[in-house]
Amino acid sequence: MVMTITLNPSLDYVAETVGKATGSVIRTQHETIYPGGKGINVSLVLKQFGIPSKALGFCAGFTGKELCRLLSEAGCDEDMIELADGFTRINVKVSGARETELNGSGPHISQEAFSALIQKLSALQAGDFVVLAGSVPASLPSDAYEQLLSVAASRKAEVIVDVSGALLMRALTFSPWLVKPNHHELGELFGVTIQTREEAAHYAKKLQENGARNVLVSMAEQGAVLLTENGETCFADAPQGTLVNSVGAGDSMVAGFLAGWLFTKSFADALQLGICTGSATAFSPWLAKKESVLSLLCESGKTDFMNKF
Ligand SMILES: Nc1ncnc2c1ncn2[C@@H]1O[C@H](COP(=O)(O)OP(=O)(O)OP(=O)(O)O)[C@@H](O)[C@H]1O
Ligand SMILES: O=P(O)(O)OC[C@@]1(O)O[C@H](CO)[C@@H](O)[C@@H]1O
Repeated sequence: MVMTITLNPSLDYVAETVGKATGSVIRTQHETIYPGGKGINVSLVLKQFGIPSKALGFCAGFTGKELCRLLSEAGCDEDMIELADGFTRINVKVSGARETELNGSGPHISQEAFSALIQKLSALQAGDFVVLAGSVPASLPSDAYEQLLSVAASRKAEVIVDVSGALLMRALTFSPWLVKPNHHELGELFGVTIQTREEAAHYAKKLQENGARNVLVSMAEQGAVLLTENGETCFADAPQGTLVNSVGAGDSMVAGFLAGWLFTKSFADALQLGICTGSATAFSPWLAKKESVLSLLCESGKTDFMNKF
């Protein structure tokens, strides 16, 4: 089983604009509402590969109802805890000359609701995968991720953590199966600016020394670096294309990496599928569709495992 946990899901209101406008009315050319939140995005992309997952988290109000409706429409299994008050946040993404994001703070989550989420993790079994991704709402205890990680570890589940800063460093003590910082986040952890893949590999090694089993550093159009628990360091180029939307590229990469691993049990294949899935999202209006990932895989020439999915 794959479980994804999104503590602060969203409806993503994505609007296309032209030009840059500050301090004035911005008129949009087009707008769409998508189910959002990092763990949810991972579930949606896994679904593209035919991999079922259960999306856990919290929802509230009319926006929460719409979120669950959209997930169900996408064929995505969810088990959201419905909160009595507030509403699921609406995150505004404005594309145009430059992407701008306005992420809401989200509803208040009570201790009771958080305990109910922890309770749901008891369904995990050894070898299951849990993806923990996205920000922690202010109403939750600061060690919320650690509490979830501790339950996942006690169930012997494999954990993927996609968070940044102190949350990431603290998560390392639970020996997560995979962490996926981007190179900016990795650099910030060590007070440096990372520009090359070699520098990324150097600092990724430090995350391994602190407990991470596998470290995937995404570097946008520069590709990615993977350090595996087998001691390998792999570099992968990103496919070339026109950037349309970078929101969710990292989540898509996580989903593609996990899908590749589940299909082949090969880190090299997982990396290749992860890269192509991240880039397919970057080149699409929103999250990648399977067909666009396959077409990038074909272009990369590394198609030997394509018949496995
Ligand atoms: N401009 C781009 N061209 C090609 N591929 C890209 C581009 N931007 C992102 N990607 C793909 O997506 C992957 C993840 O991108 P990135 O490093 O920006 O992750 P991220 O910062 O976690 O993303 P985000 O937070 O925007 O979802 C990259 O490794 C690459 O495969
Ligand atoms: O506010 P957070 O939890 O850090 O990020 C939330 C979010 O920006 O992440 C996803 C893209 O990665 C979007 O679907 C969503 O709106």
